[in-house]
Amino acid sequence: MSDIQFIRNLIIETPSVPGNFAKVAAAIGELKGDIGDIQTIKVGTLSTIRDISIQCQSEEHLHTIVQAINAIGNGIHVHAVTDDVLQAHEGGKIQMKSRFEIRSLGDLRRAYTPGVANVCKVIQEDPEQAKYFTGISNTVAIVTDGTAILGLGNIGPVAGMPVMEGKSVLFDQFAGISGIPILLNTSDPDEVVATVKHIHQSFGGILLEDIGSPHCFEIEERLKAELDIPVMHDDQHGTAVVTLASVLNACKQTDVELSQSVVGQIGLGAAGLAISRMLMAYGVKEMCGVDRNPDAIERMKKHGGTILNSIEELMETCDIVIATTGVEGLIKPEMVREGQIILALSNPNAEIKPEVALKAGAAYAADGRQVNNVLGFPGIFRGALNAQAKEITYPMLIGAALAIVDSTKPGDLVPHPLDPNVHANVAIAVERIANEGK
Ligand SMILES: NC(=O)c1ccc[n+]([C@@H]2O[C@H](COP(=O)([O-])OP(=O)(O)OC[C@H]3O[C@@H](n4cnc5c(N)ncnc54)[C@H](O)[C@@H]3O)[C@@H](O)[C@H]2O)c1
Ligand SMILES: O=C(O)C[C@H](O)C(=O)O
Ligand SMILES: [Mg+2]
Repeated sequence: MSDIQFIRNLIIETPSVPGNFAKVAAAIGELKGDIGDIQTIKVGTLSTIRDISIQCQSEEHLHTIVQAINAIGNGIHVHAVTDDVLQAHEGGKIQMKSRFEIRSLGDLRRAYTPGVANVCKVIQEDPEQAKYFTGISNTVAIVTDGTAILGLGNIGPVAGMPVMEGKSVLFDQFAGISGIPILLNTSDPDEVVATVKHIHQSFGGILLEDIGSPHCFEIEERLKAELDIPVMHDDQHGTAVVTLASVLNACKQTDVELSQSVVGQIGLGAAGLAISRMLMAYGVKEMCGVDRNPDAIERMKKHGGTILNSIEELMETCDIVIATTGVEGLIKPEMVREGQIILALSNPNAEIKPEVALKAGAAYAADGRQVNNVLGFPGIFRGALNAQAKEITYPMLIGAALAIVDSTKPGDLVPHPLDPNVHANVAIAVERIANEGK
């Protein structure tokens, strides 16, 4: 049995009589299958065929749902189970496309040789011109060594490629940036730094993604110091930005004063330490943490956080709890304190499901699907590239978080990632702060 929630599509035939689809939906709902998109493939005189996407918890769960639908009878029948997500990945999600169409010999001479030689000479004489006559300044490398792919762990860079392609899709659609995945078969900081330094001239910025701790800290620090283009480890700072925004919004809605609250962070790896640091920088006075790794604990202490003895103690002590351990179900419902704000951010499965946390008494609860760094990194890089910033600074990150807060509709915890305003607002804020800092 897989413990990862997964999506499957059911191709279902029902007699073309009103009410039959309702029976199918009820059967799925009773078994707690989560219906997504519904597409009608064929409406015939006798029968209708629909393609229904459902999210299930396991193979067994899916099998039970299929059996329940087939048991309705009356000609209702599941024809096939398909994996729409896998199909969507056939051939990969991204490709390099030309922005210039070659329709004539003249076009060929403009785009390529002999015309291109003059552009090369222009750049040779003044390297700054590369910003205008190449795509470099709009291209970001998405660099991973595959050691902390989502919460799946060290599955290697190639297995992590679907995530990197996903980040590239988001860069393109939310910020108009070309994101190029770079898969590294080394995690050694010296080798990673040297490799990225050798290739960095192809890019306007470097997004480090799903690089595990502790090596992610040294890699990011060194690259930031040695390169004069923006470098950001998404799992640290992208996550911290979105978490700060979510915490501010949750506090607003529950009348909790952040500066007076005790905040607890479970898991002090890449995401958890950066979240703790950002909340302390924002004014949280009591920032507590737990981790099973003694080195992670030392790092938290070094940055001014308080270490608690156990998850139980943290859950008892803290008004606001954030978790980034990668461990599904780590927070048990009985640990939840009445009125707590709980952000369990591990993907693909949270430390506690929001509905379980709410039922156990939490005032506010969300998971990593909602509170996700997709709300941050596209706009952060758009703003940094627009400003031709040489680095991404803390004030730029805090500005991004406040822009997310300002873009949130009343009653929501964070904006919807498909709301184009949020990415534009983050970009504007980051660009403005970058320009002010020059
Ligand atoms: N929602 C988002 O936008 C977002 C962004 C980044 C990371 N994440 C999620 O956060 C999780 C961690 O990512 P990361 O990059 O920080 O990984 P990481 O490996 O750097 O950090 C995980 C930390 O959790 C600790 N930990 C693991 N099990 C624990 C336990 N039982 N008790 C206490 N501590 C424990 C580890 O010792 C480690 O320090 C992943 O599941 C990832 O999907 C979510
Ligand atoms: O990729 C995501 O969905 C968020 C984040 O970067 C993660 O590693 O979980
Ligand atoms: Mg990540």
